[in-house]
Amino acid sequence: MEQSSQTPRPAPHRTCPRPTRRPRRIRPRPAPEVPVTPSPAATLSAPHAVAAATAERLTKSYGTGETRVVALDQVSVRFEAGRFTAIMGPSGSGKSTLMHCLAGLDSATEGHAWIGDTEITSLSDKQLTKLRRDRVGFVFQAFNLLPTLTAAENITLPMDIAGTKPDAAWLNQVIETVGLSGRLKHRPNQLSGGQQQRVAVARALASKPAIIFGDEPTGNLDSRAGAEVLQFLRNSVRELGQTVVMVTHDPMAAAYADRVVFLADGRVVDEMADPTAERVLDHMRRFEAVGRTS
Ligand SMILES: Nc1ncnc2c1ncn2[C@@H]1O[C@H](COP(=O)(O)OP(=O)(O)OP(=O)(O)O)[C@@H](O)[C@H]1O
Repeated sequence: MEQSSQTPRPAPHRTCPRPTRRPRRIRPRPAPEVPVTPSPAATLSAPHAVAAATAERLTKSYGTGETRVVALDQVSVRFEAGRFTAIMGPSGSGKSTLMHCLAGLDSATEGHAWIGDTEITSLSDKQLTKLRRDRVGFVFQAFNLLPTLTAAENITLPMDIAGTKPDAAWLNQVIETVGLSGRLKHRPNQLSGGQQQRVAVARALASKPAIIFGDEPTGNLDSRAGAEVLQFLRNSVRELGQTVVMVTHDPMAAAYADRVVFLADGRVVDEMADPTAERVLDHMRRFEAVGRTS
């Protein structure tokens, strides 16, 4: 590397005393202290990273008395901005409930959830609707595209409904990233399942949301189409700086993520950084073995 020819600038010489300033009032930021007790989630997360979504002692129960089911039991976890996280765990462990409570699709019984710095557990229904529209993208197992609209129209539909204009440069970048440039005029029935899900991914990305939640986004796809969609989600994180949180049962899908958070019985029980399919599978096998013996 070339050395700079510039000489270092000397420190400014003060000739007069510094004027006395009123001390600046530092307003406490209502940022969540998460997790309150150090958990595996805290130890693997970069300490300085910005959280795109946070849960603090989030509890969700259904029913009362003998029929009460605790779907989430004091879950504290943070999802950093610009990262791809998979949520895994056995059926009924609370994956979808956690995602729904974090995305403002369902309300928690106790505890707190944030999208960025906004505490969503204290918002009204109207405020939640606006937050979901403006700051959250969703990709579900079913593609949920409107059959009468073209791919391009489906992608911009949420923004058209909201009356906002898409950022053209961003939209082009999204469409290129998900590889849809040649398919924009096609209607859903003229597209393969994988292409339809890529339209759904582009639709989720179009408004530059703070975070995208995916609930088994490749659950309805064959392995090749699933791999394509996962690669596009991966690219959206790497190339567009998006944040993605995805619920999956599939170790191959989880391997596309930067981190896997494992749930069991409504609690975060472990996590893994830089997962590979083999390590995730191994972890699941060991976990099942422990579950059988306990
Ligand atoms: N609306 C509801 N009413 C009653 N119980 C519910 C409701 N929704 C979820 N549950 C229960 O909460 C628990 C967690 O459910 P959740 O759907 O979050 O699990 P999951 O890990 O996503 O499961 P799966 O992998 O099978 O989709 C389960 O015991 C489930 O039966």
